[in-house]
Amino acid sequence: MCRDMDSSETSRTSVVFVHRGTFVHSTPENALQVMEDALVGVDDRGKIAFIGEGKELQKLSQVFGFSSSEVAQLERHEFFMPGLVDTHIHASQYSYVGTALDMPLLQWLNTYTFPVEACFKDLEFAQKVYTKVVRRTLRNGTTTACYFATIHTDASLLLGQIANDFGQRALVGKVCMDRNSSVKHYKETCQESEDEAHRFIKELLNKKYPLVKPVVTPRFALSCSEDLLSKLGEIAKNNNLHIQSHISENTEEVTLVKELFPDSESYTDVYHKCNLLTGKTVMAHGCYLSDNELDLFRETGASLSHCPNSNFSLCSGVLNVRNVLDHKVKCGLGTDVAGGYSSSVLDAVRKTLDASKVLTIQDPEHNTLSFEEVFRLATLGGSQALSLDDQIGNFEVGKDFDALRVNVAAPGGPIDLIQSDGPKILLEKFLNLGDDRNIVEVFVAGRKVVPFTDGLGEI
Ligand SMILES: O=c1[nH]c(=O)c2nc[nH]c2[nH]1
Ligand SMILES: [Zn+2]
Repeated sequence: MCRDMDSSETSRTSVVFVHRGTFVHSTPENALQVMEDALVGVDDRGKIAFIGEGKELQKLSQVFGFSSSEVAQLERHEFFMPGLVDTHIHASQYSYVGTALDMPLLQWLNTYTFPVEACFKDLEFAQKVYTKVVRRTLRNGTTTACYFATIHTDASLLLGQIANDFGQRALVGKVCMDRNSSVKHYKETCQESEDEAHRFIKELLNKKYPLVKPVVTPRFALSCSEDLLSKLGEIAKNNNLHIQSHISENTEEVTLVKELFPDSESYTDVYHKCNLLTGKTVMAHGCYLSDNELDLFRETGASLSHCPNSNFSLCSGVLNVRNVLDHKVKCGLGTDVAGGYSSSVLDAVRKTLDASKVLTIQDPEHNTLSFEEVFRLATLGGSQALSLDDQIGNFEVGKDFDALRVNVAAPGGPIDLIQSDGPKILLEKFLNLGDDRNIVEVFVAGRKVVPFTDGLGEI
């Protein structure tokens, strides 16, 4: 069952490496597909050139022009899986990750977040924090990250440069906000925000980074005037850009949005009226969205980023992901650093399963998510949420090779294997127990980005 490119494609590209062993991934139809003794070839553009079976080695080596001695064989407890997609992470908040989780959202923003984000005017500080967050997330297996930066254009551009330098696929957002009554110096006027959003987009696109794109980023409805929201909707539309923001995270926020936008039917309608809900929109949280609002998400093609660590840590709420999926709304996972205290998507996988089980405890009729379904959310689901599923998310011929080489039995790692387990059990163990010690190599668009080669050493 060899799948490969048609002959016109193959004549233009050459295969630069081939891996043989177990590959696991998701498809829209199958939450978990295991391919044992698979052969996967990657071409010089970093794209998957073919996927075949070990027994097809001879034929594939002739068609694609490689010798069998060039095939890298995975070890017994190793497998390849698609790279993890973090659909919502605040790069700037990495400076205080793991702390300051003792208040609800709005107080948390005023007390901790805004004062820290204001420091990113200082490019040296920005360089330090952004280098650490890109390295750490790559080390954790995040091949694609959708970042919030801060309101500072130059520091946000620096984040784009750092992601490019380390080879991470990234959507980078310069935060836009013209309302902030608590930390008065951490906001822009509507005009400044619009002008700087334009400058950010233009300068980032001019860099022509192959894997880094700008994302239009109104912080959330409470931080933006209607005027600014509309301007940002227009900018996104005119430039066909991604959009990210927050929605319906906490009850106090939802009440205030109702008061501030009395002419809107719902929180979702606030964004919809300003053309901010499109097929390239990802909204974080959505814990309190009504079924009608979820319908509007589906109709517009907008997606949700589920951030369970943050939802638990700030006592915000519990998103019913099953209901989101039943409404056919695209959904991925987000760490939401630093409302979430972990920068690892593996943690988001575990907290997603916990959140689903909490809902089952409350209502035994609730259809609990399986680990296979959550694996799909962390990979293919994330790529769909970011509208990148034509390029990444699973192992399909023609997609970029974004992948993790996982060794479940890595020496010094956190997993003890007692009996000989099949690939499905190995994946389950990795998702529940594994960490970066099990992630032996990370590839983005065919380039090996972990282990690092920047001379700064491992982390
Ligand atoms: O979890 C969150 N983190 C933030 O920084 C933020 N801003 C608005 N709403 C938010 N929610
Ligand atoms: Zn957030």
